[in-house]
Amino acid sequence: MTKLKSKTQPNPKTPKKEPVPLSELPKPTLVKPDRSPKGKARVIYWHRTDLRLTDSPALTRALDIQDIEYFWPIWCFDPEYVYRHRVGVNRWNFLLESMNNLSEEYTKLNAKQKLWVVRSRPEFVLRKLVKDWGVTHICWEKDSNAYSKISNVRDEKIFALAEELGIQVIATPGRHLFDPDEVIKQNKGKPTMTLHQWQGVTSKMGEISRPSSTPTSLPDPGPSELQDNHEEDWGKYDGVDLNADVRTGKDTCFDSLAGPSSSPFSVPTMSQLGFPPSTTTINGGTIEGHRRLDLFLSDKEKVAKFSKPHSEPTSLEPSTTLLSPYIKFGCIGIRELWWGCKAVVVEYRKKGGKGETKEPENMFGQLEFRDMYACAEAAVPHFERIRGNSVCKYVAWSLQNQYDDEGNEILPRPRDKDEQAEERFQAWKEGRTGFPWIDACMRQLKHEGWIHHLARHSVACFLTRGQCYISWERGMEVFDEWLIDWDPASNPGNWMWLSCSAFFSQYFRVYGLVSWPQKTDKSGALVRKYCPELKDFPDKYIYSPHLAPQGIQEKAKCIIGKDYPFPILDEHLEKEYCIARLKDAYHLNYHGDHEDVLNGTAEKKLIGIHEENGHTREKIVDGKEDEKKRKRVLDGEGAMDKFVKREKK
Ligand SMILES: Cc1cc2nc3c(=O)[nH]c(=O)nc-3n(C[C@H](O)[C@H](O)[C@H](O)COP(=O)(O)OP(=O)(O)OC[C@H]3O[C@@H](n4cnc5c(N)ncnc54)[C@H](O)[C@@H]3O)c2cc1C
Repeated sequence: MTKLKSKTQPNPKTPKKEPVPLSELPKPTLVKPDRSPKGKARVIYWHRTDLRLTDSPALTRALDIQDIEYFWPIWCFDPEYVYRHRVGVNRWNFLLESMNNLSEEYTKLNAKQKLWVVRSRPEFVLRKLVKDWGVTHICWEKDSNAYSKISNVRDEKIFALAEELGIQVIATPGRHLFDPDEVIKQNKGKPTMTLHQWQGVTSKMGEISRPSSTPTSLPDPGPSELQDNHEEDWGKYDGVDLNADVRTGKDTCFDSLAGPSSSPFSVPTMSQLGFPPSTTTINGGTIEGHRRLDLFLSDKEKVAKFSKPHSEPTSLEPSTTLLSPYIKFGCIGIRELWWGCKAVVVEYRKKGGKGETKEPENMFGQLEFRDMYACAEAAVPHFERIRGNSVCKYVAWSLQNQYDDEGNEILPRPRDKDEQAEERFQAWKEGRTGFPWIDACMRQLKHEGWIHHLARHSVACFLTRGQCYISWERGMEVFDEWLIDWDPASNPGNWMWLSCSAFFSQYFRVYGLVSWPQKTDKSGALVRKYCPELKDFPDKYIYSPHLAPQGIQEKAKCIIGKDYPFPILDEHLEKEYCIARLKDAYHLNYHGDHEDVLNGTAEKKLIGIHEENGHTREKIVDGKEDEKKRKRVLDGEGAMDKFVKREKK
């Protein structure tokens, strides 16, 4: 079984069939752009992370090309993405549903149209389509950083190939409020590390564009035959399969370039990809995305008074918009949401509405945060890891990525020598930490592919600086696999925020594992849903069942330590220990690009400082009076089954 790997670093130890360098590919018979008998344009529009027709500046621009003879909206089902990016079933399902929905939307505009799915790498597909269909133009929504991270295909590669093939490329930004490349340029090449900074730079860049118009008609597609449809090299992939343990069936998706002859160019199914059905209740698609958007915008007061910190992570129905999966896959346009909210707020004000919220907690602030992370990610090499990352503070976390002498990440990741940390990490991932709030959030995440922002805060804080002191790289990878809305900038960015590695530095502020969820729900509805073994506990113990007297456990038919785990650690003691070490790390103030981090000596140095300052587990526990507790923590047993406070019956 293959374990989780870095997305950007190929596994140096695993032989992998590298894509053939462009220079070594057989030269196709070049087709001149004016191959069309009438000198007209034959355009392919390459959908990637923009599965919509609305508010798409890139699609609008593509359709504005003069004298279009044929137009094919295409999707390259890229085996690099299917095999070399770790993705759970819920995200696969959402993607396929969104592709099917987009295809239907195209057919509504022109009965001959659909989303033409070609099952191969973009480089191969482009060559093939130029040769067989006489394509003269390729257009797409520009998002080079994010896209290259998920597929390993860099936009520059396609630009170079297009030049070689003599066709025209039109890449148009549209995924963010402002083009991250432009923002970085205005910010003198630097990343935006605070919202204030992002706002300062973009305030000089004019107004956010209005949503572009939705096409009302579409040119016909041209001929769609592909020669050598079964040519072996087109789609096959024989490297490591990072989704091996998600895939339960045989993958037949890449048997041919255009898919099964019964439904050529169709969207693959979950079973064609060898995946089992999804578990989520969140459905993909631009129609569903717009339904949710309209629903949100129809509640004027909710829009005007939206306040992220006051939303409820504990509620069974999402208390925020749940638009993130639709934004991630581009099922709705970001300007539709922005300007939709603006219009609502203006109307609310006009009608004398009160209590309007301000940035950053209102909806505009949320969308600006997303752009801020995108503008940081695009400017910072190795944003998704610690080593080499210039904005990430160095902390001697457990379970950090490991690198060989040449600086390549060692994959598959060897089991860490720190057994306790490994066990804590597995317990966190599997939702069996013995802290019901954390376990419910992690189980919801795996089942639904989405959890509330503040639930993400809770589990990320617990795993990293709050209690476990495990590298944010590990947590980020789990989110990467399970989140439907996974985003290559927002995910690492928020993990750095929560672990106080970048963007946020108040490491002494830690979420309580019992007190925090109690603020918004004393009855523990989310725990009762996702940890059903605890459902009959009284409210008083729902977030701390290990404190319940034996009689109550028996009545709830759940004996702690047998039917549900004891807490894996002492919340307050570990918090103290974490804060002490973070203080040292902040004092040392190394970042991921410091030479000691690069040459591997930083960890030893920082651990030496912890020892000098008495910031070791032994010393922290020494200060505690409870001898029994002291012994158990030092023995590294973690679980608090023997020393937890037990109330009398
Ligand atoms: C550890 C961690 C990892 C995260 N990983 C991701 C990720 O991979 N992809 C992702 O889209 N969001 C991520 N977030 C941010 C945030 O939790 C989600 O965007 C939000 O919960 C999505 O739910 P919503 O659509 O109901 O949000 P709403 O509150 O309704 O906000 C609307 C939109 O604003 C954007 N947004 C809001 N907050 C943030 C934020 N902090 N950072 C970036 N964008 C934001 C999202 O696009 C969101 O859909 C992460 C947060 C944490 C703490």
